[in-house]
Amino acid sequence: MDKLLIRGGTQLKGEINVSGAKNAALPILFASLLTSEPLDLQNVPHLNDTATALKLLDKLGVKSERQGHYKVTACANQVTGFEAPYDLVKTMRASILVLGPLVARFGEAKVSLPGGCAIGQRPVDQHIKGLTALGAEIVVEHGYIIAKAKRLKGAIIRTDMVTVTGTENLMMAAVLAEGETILENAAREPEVVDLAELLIKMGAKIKGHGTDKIVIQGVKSLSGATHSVTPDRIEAGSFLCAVGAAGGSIVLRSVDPTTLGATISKLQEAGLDITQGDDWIKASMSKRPRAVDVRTHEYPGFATDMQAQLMALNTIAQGTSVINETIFENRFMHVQEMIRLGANIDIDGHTAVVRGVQRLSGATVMATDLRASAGLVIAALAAEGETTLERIYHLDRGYERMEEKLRALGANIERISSRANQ
Ligand SMILES: CC(=O)N[C@H]1[C@@H](OP(=O)(O)OP(=O)(O)OC[C@H]2O[C@@H](n3ccc(=O)[nH]c3=O)[C@H](O)[C@@H]2O)O[C@H](CO)[C@@H](O)[C@@H]1O
Ligand SMILES: C=C(OP(=O)(O)O)C(=O)O
Repeated sequence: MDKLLIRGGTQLKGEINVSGAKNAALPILFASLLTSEPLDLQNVPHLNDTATALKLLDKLGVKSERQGHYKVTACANQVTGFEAPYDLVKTMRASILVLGPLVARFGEAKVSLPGGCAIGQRPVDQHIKGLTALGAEIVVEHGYIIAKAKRLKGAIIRTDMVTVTGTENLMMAAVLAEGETILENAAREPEVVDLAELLIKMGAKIKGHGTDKIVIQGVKSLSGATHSVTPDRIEAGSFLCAVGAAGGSIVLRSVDPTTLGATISKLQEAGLDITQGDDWIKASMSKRPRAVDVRTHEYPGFATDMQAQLMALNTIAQGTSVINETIFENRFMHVQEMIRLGANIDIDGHTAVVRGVQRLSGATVMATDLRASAGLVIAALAAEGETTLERIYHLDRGYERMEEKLRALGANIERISSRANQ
């Protein structure tokens, strides 16, 4: 298994491009199942998760091709399978997003239940509840969700909580349903909006995306389209936390600052000097950060996917911060590892109290999930001495060439490939 070796204490300086958003690229790739015509997609990040999505699509008979670095064409004109097997769903939960499109277009789908994961239980009951309301007959047996339907029928669906992939799955199902669907309590995340914009280009009739009430008039069929995936606000936010913790001055290009409001505001509170244009952000930090309290929330609140990275900044801040995780019940797995680097953190249920220390010191730590890994990289960049980060396959799921981008900013970081040791 690959590892990262990070020698901390170097300030970051320079410019990098932000990649396309993982959490937008995944539903958008699966939207290819909704039409027999090709989707031409740009700004699709090279990640293990996007590779898994293409593998799953291939298993279903969708032909795809990467052209150049970021362009993917996917064509579902000969779909031959309707099953997302356990081995793929367990490596990537977003595989559940084939459920809506398959039932809507082919009237049939069999998708493995994802099961729990490091950050929480993460059930998919709302996806099932919504599809049932649209008229699908669903049974859950032998670890699989098996759904069948003739043509789905529009309905009013109010999810019990705000769910991002739940909203996406139901929106993809409703675009081909007969009549009107109203999704209440819908997720407002920019990735949901990006998917809706692609679907509209394909001929879907959607209004209200970006609000908590999405109204969809079903159509009989959808066509191909060309679309560029929205920039990754979580990758951008992670690099902003990195410069906040390590110090220095960086410019992020190909980014959408309007999607980063809550993160930018917290980082300014921590002392970063941030300026922005239409598609760039400049961030500088020349002092020790100030501790900032944060409570994770659905968009436009502070993203749970940024919690570990902001915690890394708080570990070396002046003062004490209180971090409340409200979305996932077990998203503090990085705390024990940050403590190994010298952080002073106490957890009580969903709350972490971080007492800022003057310095962290490098150690061997283990990544436990995607954003925990990013948080540990940031803490290691700020630490004195050498940190080895193990199990970085989590990081490779969702960050494109993170170590290369950090090296371009002057960080002392290298990948130790397990292949080199064989
Ligand atoms: C691929 C993708 O886009 N992943 C993102 C998506 O995950 P994902 O879409 O899986 O997360 P949800 O928004 O669905 O989860 C929000 C909360 O609702 C609960 N829930 C959700 C669905 C359901 O049927 N039943 C239920 O109880 C979850 O356990 C969680 O506590 O949104 C999360 C919250 O912003 C992010 O952390 C993930 O990065
Ligand atoms: C939790 C995340 O992803 P996923 O929903 O794919 O597990 C994430 O992107 O931080």
